Amino acid sequence: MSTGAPVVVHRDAPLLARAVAARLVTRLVDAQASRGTAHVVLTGGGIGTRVLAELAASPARDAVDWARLHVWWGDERFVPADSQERNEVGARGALLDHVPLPPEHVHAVPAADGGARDVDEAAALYADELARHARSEDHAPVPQFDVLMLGVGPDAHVASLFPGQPALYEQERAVVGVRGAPKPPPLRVSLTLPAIRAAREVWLLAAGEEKAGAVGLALGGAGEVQVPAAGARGRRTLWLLDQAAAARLPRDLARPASP
Ligand SMILES: O=C(O)[C@H](O)[C@@H](O)[C@H](O)[C@H](O)COP(=O)(O)O
Repeated sequence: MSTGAPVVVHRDAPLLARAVAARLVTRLVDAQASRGTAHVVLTGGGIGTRVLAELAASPARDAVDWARLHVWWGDERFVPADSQERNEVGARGALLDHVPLPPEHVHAVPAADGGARDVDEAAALYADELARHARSEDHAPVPQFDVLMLGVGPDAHVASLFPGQPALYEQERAVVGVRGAPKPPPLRVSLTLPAIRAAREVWLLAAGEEKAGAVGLALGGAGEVQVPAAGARGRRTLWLLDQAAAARLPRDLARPASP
């Protein structure tokens, strides 16, 4: 059984990152044209950061009205604000510090030295911030995310939702504190599956052969508790892969981006 989500395969990781950056410009421009303000959710990880660097280097970035963009994160490591481990620090270096984004539109998860005593308080503060930007007509505790990007771990984790962990069972809250994450650092804050599912578009990004097993299982219809990526979907879901990450897909599932 497959999930039916479209899969696009690019030759390698650099091409994947460039193509996702181009796709992101298009989606943000379209969202701003139809709704005025756009909301994007960023991911940490190698490919997620590379997408931002490609966007920063692309002349097409001027097509985005940065003053009407809000930036969020799918997860964050609970470490000090200036730690290189923070997804926010990586995103600032790759893109956010190089574009005219209003500082109040960059919605970072509270850091370990930034007013939250622990991961639960950081999660609650982030949930409040999300709720402040939610539209009442959506009846959702989060803003209308136009694009929510997620890297996929070799164990099929997405955001900081790791296989078998309690956060995967969360049905009420939009954000949870995570303790004991198997990938360091152990303390994290993550959107939950219901919050991810409120997005208009969820893009799952994966490059490299070490992701092939996870991608194959997720797209083969595995359960979300053992394979969290299988539970990550939006109103529209798109898998954006390089050839190595797509190596264990059924042949009919992968649509090459170019001949
Ligand atoms: O906090 C984290 O650990 C990341 O946000 C994580 O979810 C990442 O996106 C994946 O592990 C894929 O990372 P790579 O693209 O580096 O493999």
